[in-house]
Amino acid sequence: MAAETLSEQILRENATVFEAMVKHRFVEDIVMERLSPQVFERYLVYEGAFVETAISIFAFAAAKAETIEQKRWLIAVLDALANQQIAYFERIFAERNIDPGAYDLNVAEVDAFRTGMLDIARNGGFLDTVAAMFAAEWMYWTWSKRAARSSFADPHLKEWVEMHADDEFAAQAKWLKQELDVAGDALEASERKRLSAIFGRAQQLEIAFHDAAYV
Ligand SMILES: Cc1ncc(C[n+]2csc(CCO)c2C)c(N)n1
Repeated sequence: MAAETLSEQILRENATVFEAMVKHRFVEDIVMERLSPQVFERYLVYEGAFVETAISIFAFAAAKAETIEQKRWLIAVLDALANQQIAYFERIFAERNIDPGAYDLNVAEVDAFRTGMLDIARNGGFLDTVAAMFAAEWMYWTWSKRAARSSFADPHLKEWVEMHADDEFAAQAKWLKQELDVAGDALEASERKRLSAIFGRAQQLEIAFHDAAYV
């Protein structure tokens, strides 16, 4: 039995890159109430496209999951992505008069994030996807809890931050953490290191993705 859970090991080994992401300029601009609407809107378009990719990522995870409990959980995640998250983007784009088609999605960092995360899900095992999405979700929950204490002039930004500080989103991030910890106890040190490196790579891709909204 490992003295340290797998998620503890992952968060320890990747503390520097995790801190860099939760203190990214995009996050600090939200906390300091100075995120420009242009940056937020460009981010929303990139982000809306990523949520569609997330459906494919979690669909790979649902296919590769071994137990019916895991499959049931992931089907609920897929339902929330398709019917709540996508609906958020449709409504926000309409209310802000954003035409996502007018934006160039062919941005190197946005494409690297999409293909990098999708390749992990397509080519890797179930736990590879869990490690990558743990990186994405634990990070969002962490900074959103802090940012939710700020005040917001923009109701759509407030709603976006509150969605990721919410108990329902926290439960999703904690589920990924728990899956890593339960499976991690039986894994070789080399396999734990490999999963930790996937977390680190996902965090690097996230940093570049959030940089891209500033061009
Ligand atoms: C760039 C980016 N990274 C992470 C998240 C966090 N997140 C919120 S919902 C979801 C998919 C399934 O739950 C993920 C990963 C995000 N929104 N955008």
